Amino acid sequence: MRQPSLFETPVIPGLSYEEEFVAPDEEAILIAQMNTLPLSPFRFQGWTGKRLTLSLGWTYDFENGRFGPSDPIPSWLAPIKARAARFAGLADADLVQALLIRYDPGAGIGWHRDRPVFDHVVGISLETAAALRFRKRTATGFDRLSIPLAPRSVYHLSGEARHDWEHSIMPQDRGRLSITFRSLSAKGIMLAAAKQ
Ligand SMILES: O=C(O)CCC(=O)C(=O)O
Ligand SMILES: [Fe+2]
Repeated sequence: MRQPSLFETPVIPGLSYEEEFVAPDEEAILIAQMNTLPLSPFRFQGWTGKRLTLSLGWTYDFENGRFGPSDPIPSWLAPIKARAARFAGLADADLVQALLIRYDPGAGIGWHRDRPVFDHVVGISLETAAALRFRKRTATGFDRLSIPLAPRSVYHLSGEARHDWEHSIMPQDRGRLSITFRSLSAKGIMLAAAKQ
């Protein structure tokens, strides 16, 4: 069954979400392909995270702040990338980065906004459900909300959801995989042009 979009009017401007974006047999293939790649522990200022990542197309190194080209996005990701672009109202060619993440049990991702070299974020969830939490500072604390990320769902962050809110995922008991595609911001495009 194809679920309608979770919300007709987005809970936060710039946030959209849809279930059943990936078919079960396609999910199995994506998981098998991801398992063949050398994902490595995320590193940040000498601290090693529990989640394993691989950046393709372009990479932002959190260890040294360097942004540059990476191995190309493999052809097995091409069909899902094209559909992710369509879901987000973007051209396929705009999505120049693919970040593959494996969250093993106990791994999550802390509060952050994605790096300013990137613009749109389109994320696909595989294997198990999680909650994507959002918060935005107010005069007295935080506005907060959370959306479910079903396995095989897609979300798109742009505008306010992308720029004004932080997001995070709590550590879970069961593993989850995600594939996020990103476009470059004006700043990213400028930096990329200098590196090509
Ligand atoms: O796993 C996800 O869907 C979110 C990943 C994320 O927020 C990030 O890599 O910036
Ligand atoms: Fe993020």
